[in-house]
Amino acid sequence: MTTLDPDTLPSISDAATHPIDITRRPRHGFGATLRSPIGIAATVTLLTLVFFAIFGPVLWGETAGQADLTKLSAKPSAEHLLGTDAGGRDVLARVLTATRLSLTSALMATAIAVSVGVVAGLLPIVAPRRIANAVNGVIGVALAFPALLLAIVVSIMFGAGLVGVSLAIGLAMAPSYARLTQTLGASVAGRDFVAAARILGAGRTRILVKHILPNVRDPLIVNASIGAGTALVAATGLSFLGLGVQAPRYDWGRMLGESLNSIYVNPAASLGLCAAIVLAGVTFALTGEALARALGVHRPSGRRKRRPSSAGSEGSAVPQPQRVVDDAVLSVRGLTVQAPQAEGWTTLVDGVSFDVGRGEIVGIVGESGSGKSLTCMAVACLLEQPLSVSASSIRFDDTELAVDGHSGAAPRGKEVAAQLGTRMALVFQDPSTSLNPSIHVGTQVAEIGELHGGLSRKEARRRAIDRLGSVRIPDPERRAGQYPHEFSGGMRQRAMLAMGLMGEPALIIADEPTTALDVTVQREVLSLLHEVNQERGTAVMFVSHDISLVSSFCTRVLVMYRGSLVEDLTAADLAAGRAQHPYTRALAASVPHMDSEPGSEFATIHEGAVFDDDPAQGAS
Ligand SMILES: Nc1ncnc2c1ncn2[C@@H]1O[C@H](COP(=O)(O)OP(=O)(O)OP(=O)(O)O)[C@@H](O)[C@H]1O
Repeated sequence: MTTLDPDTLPSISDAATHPIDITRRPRHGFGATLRSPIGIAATVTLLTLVFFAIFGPVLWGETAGQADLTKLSAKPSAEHLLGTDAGGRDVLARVLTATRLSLTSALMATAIAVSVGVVAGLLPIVAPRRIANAVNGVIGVALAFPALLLAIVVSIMFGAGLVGVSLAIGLAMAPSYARLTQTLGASVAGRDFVAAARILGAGRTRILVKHILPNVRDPLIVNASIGAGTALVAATGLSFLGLGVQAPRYDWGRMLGESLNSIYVNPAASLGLCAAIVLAGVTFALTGEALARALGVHRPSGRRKRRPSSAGSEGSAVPQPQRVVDDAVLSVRGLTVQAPQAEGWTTLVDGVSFDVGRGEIVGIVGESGSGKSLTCMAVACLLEQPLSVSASSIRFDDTELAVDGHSGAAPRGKEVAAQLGTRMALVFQDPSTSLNPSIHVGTQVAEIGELHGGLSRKEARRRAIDRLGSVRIPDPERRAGQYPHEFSGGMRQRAMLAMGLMGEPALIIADEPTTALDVTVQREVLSLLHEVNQERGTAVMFVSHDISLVSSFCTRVLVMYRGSLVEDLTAADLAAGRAQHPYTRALAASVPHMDSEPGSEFATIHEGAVFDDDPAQGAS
């Protein structure tokens, strides 16, 4: 029997761990995918493979069985395109005939792997804790065990043959599908709609069937499709070793093992078999890619949708803001953020232009979804593909951040990265997700000092403790050694601010920093921001839904509506009811007052009234 180094065999342990991000991307649908190049390639190759699997044994089975003892291991000829094997049989006919058995073992193995993996992966969600722990333990141990060895052991246990090899590979691949299912399931289980279902009293099984399974299904289908290619290669490997289908049946693996004996006499036979295996593998990969595209499951690929033309394209006039500030720390011109859709691009932020003066506190208000956060993230160069960010100019602290009219998280020079790291600080809305839960707060705060401040680890830690103290975190030395979960929400926000203060920030972007906090803590965070602004002259961009808070805390207010900046006015004008734009007036009028009649309805902004001539109609 041919011997083979197991290390050279394909790895089946990671069959289900292809780099699939479960984040949803736009679904292209099956129709559009079938018309795309990848859809066409997948369809053609898959149909070809299916044709040979179904009709191969019927059309070429007889020829494949006929032995010509005068032509043993013959080279390719017009009669035998890939030559003959050691028994004088036509290699091409046998390759085509073997398609059915080779694919059958790969598909059976994949079906076993996915079924066992999904059940094992989801069981811990519904089973009692002890069983769940036991299942998790078994999955962990199985994952740690070399998958190929597991497959060989299982195939010896079940005996050589089609069923044995399928079971062996299926069971060897199952742990990775179980882990994938667990990961996907856990990410769904943490979402708000599952929490809402729990609150409504839905049982575990119902949550599993109704909420979790439908959300993990598509990535699993895509993974299974690609994993089938790995199963095929693994089944071929086991057959090659003599553990797969037995004579008189044959598959590509067995044939490959036999052809090696005459590889110097007729190399075409081995090459033909390898080509068949590679083509089948590529077919599964293409099918997976096409399914990912159709179902909207993200698989990183080299090709990206062509970005829409930049805002800074030649000939277009530079858009001017409603108010130009002389000494601006931030000047944004024509900022546009777009997201890809199945058909074209949708504009989420539409040509926004504004200035933030040095030391100024500028508020951004607008209803949910108006583009406030995207504007801030774009300014901080934090938006990533597939979003497209373009701008004529984003000038921060005398550095141009828009390159060739485009901005975003594109790799940029070290200097610009250091500039952003030390001169711009960010405080996000949700204090529970802003800090890495597995790293001490002090280490996280200190990191920026080491990274961009050129400080040693010790110096950075000392400065981090100092900054934690300066944002009024009591006992900062002890607190620096704690994890984020040991901090309250307000303390986490202050730690974020301390992180920003490790450098000398010229601008703090605070995106709804107080929304998740109670009123008292809210006041503390605001007074801290105010203090930093007053003492260090740091400008603040303060995002909020709360128009009354913004008019009291900020000096100037930018009003956003459906991705556009509709008004730029002073906080004093806003507070005194001197807003010009109907939407701003409607927004101001929708704020409930203490002197409102008890029992009266809250004012709401209704769609059509926003651009009416009569501002009084804006709020009703
Ligand atoms: N990564 C993304 N891909 C596609 N669309 C997005 C993305 N991020 C945000 N959006 C959409 O862009 C619009 C603006 O989002 P943004 O988060 O800026 O709103 P917002 O004004 O900050 O709202 P909120 O006050 O609720 O946080 C929304 O319709 C949102 O659904």
